[in-house]
Amino acid sequence: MDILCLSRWKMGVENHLPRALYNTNVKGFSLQAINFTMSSLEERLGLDKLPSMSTIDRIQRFSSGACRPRVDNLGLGNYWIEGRSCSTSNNCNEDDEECTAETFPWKRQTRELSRDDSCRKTPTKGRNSMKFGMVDDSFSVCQSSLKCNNKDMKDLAYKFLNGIPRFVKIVEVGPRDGLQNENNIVPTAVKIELIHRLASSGLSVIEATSFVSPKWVPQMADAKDVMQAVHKLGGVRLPVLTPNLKGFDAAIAAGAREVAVFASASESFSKSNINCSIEESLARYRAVTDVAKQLSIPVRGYVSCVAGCPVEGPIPPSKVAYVAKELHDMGCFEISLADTIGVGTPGTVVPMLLAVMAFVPIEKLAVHFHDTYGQSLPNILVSLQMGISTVDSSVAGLGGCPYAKGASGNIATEDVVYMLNGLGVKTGVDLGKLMVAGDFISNHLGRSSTSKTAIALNRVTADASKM
Ligand SMILES: CC(C)(COP(=O)([O-])OP(=O)([O-])OC[C@H]1O[C@@H](n2cnc3c(N)ncnc32)[C@H](O)[C@@H]1OP(=O)([O-])[O-])[C@@H](O)C(=O)NCCC(=O)NCCSC(=O)C[C@@](C)(O)CC(=O)[O-]
Repeated sequence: MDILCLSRWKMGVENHLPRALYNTNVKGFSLQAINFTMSSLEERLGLDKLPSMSTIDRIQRFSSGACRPRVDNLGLGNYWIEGRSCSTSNNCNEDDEECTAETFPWKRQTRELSRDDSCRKTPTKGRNSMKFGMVDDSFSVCQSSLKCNNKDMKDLAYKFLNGIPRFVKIVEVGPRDGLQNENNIVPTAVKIELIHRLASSGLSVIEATSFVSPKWVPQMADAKDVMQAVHKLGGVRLPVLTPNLKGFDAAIAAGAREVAVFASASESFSKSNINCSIEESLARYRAVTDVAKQLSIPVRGYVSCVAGCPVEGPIPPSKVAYVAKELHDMGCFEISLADTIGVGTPGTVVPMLLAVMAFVPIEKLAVHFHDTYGQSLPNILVSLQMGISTVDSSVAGLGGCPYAKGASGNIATEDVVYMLNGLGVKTGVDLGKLMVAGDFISNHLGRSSTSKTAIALNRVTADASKM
């Protein structure tokens, strides 16, 4: 990254950090954290191979000592920001002013809101619009009682909404991540029906299954049957997990046309999940991506434990950046950053994303949050504000990793769609049909959905039917 590009990166990121973060002075944060961790990890992780660590050093000058986080707390949600007393008059905000005129390289993906647009009227969607979280005129920030011509109000709306993409691609991981952790084997026919229902809700990417060792994950032992039954579904991409060439070959033979490899930013988790070190896994994945390239099969890459590991605790952003960069360099078209145990908060997710964005273009990044601490939606929101436009989620909030004890399911797709509807962001997903798919699998599993949206809307419907 050259200096000009770096400067644009810094300006752009700052422009896209929400005002709330400036006010808590997160802005100077990560760069010191990144630098700190880089030096201690460079040798062991081969970070000397990264493009110019001095880049990170240069970024550090933007970091204000008064505003940095405590590095020792980075990663497990208990993230106290030093210098909270930093007020609007401190140098963080001076930098903010200085940066607002700069062009953000990834901005073309975002809504390019003009200051006047920020108060535009959102089209009314009819009687059900609020029911499904849509922005409704009566609740719009532009309602007359809030004085649409008030400049401060417009500026505020602009600052919060400007970075958010107009369209978000949702990667539905329920049939794989959602079901892999179930104690009772879910019948193949139920998995197939679930995939059909999800596809009919408008989801364009559904992770269908995984070609892993059935000894390690018995729930996915029917991967071949599932894939053979759904691979001809039209209008939807159906990636599958492949931990090695054996899995890749089996997936292709069963009709898969897109695969995903899954590495970890935590050495301990890599060992417990796929029985090898980070470096060994990357070597395996290079073999997979090499063959995939020859067959024109797109490969997605996951990085697990981006905010914390069940064994190692906080994971430094530099480690995440390293693994993400390696996956990107070997040809993964998209890198999904996974908070496997759901410990991240916006305070830790932003520094992690900044570290990764220094090496992987933002349009190639996705976020994947487990909702253990209820932080997924705020984490997704800040990710969107930083320009990310691909979000993984799981219908009915199913899920958890068999090798990350205590981790809860992914953020529910229904909740993500509800929030995005409310932000006026398009997803192509019909929330009503999605809820039908969620009800279907929840009924089969004999338990309630963990989606707050599904619970609330089902209650509203039930109450309405009594009237
Ligand atoms: C990677 C291995 C295979 C290494 O497992 P290993 O035991 O080291 O492998 P091995 O090469 O020694 O082989 C052992 C046996 O597995 C077989 N084998 C070997 N490979 C395959 C394969 N692809 N498909 C089917 N069978 C396979 C192989 O043939 C052999 O069979 P045996 O001779 O004993 O009968 C194993 O550790 C494994 O399958 N791990 C997968 C674990 C897993 O699926 N975890 C959950 C998904 S990751 C996740 O959830 C995180 C994510 C993506 O959602 C993001 C996040 O939230 O963090």
